[in-house]
Amino acid sequence: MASSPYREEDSRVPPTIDLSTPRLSKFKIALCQLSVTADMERNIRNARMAIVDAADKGAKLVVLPEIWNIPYSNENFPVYAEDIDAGASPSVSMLSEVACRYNITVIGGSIPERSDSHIYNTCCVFGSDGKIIGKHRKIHLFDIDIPGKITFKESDNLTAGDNLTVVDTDVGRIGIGICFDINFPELARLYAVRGAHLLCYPGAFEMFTGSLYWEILQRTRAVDNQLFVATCSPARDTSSGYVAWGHSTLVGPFGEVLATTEHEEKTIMADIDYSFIMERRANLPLGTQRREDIYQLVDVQRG
Ligand SMILES: NC(=O)CCC(=O)C(=O)O
Repeated sequence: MASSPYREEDSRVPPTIDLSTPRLSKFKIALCQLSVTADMERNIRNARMAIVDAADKGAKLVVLPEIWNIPYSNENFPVYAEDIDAGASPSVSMLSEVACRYNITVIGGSIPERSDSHIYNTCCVFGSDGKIIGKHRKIHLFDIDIPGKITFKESDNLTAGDNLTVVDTDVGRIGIGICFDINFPELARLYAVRGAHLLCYPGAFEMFTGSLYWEILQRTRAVDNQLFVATCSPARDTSSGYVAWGHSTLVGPFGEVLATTEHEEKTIMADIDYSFIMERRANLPLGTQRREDIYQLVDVQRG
């Protein structure tokens, strides 16, 4: 009989998920694919209306896009960056108020954040009491140069964050990435190992890479880690300097697209049931089949 490649002392437990901790393990999610204009106050009002509408329709988790309060551009980041820690952000105040009033969890997309002499691309997570319970500064800045297609360098104006962000909310343990962060499977894997049920990526993928692999990346992150993945993009504005692909999507733990849309402004509502994670991991136990005797991923910040 061939000997098993697994040794008793190996600790290749699957990334465990705990269905008893979240207040809700079955709930409605809303992905608000918003139009973004040059008028920041209008964008804040519009986002609030979309969130209220989603909450009225039963959403317990609402996700906004990357850079939803101003058009995404290197010129705009320093002009409109808000100091979140000083409590001087109208965008954050609105999100906090609406999360509390409607008793919902909000993944607040991202906004340019000023902190000391730095500007970050930052996503705040709001608990149902309106408090900020997580803050993710985009870890991987989007620097791309495909001549004739797209050239963009976030690092001209933005500073990269240094921390992984996994947040325990009423609607589960959620790992946060922002757009380009989705290109890095290691980040998603570490979130899964830390017990995330859902990965949320506010994103504004551009047209060329968006058409090629925005959906592939979402489905791959979900399949690799056997969990839910949600993305939320701004609506497409072809008159803007940076044109977003759109196609906000919810993917299930077998890589199945559960809900998606095209590129217009729209809120996608869908159901999440975390028991599917357990079912899929029982069907196909990638966790115990993993060969950590020949490869391993190190969570540097945890040791
Ligand atoms: N805003 C972004 O990070 C865009 C990422 C993107 O388009 C990609 O190809 O990656």
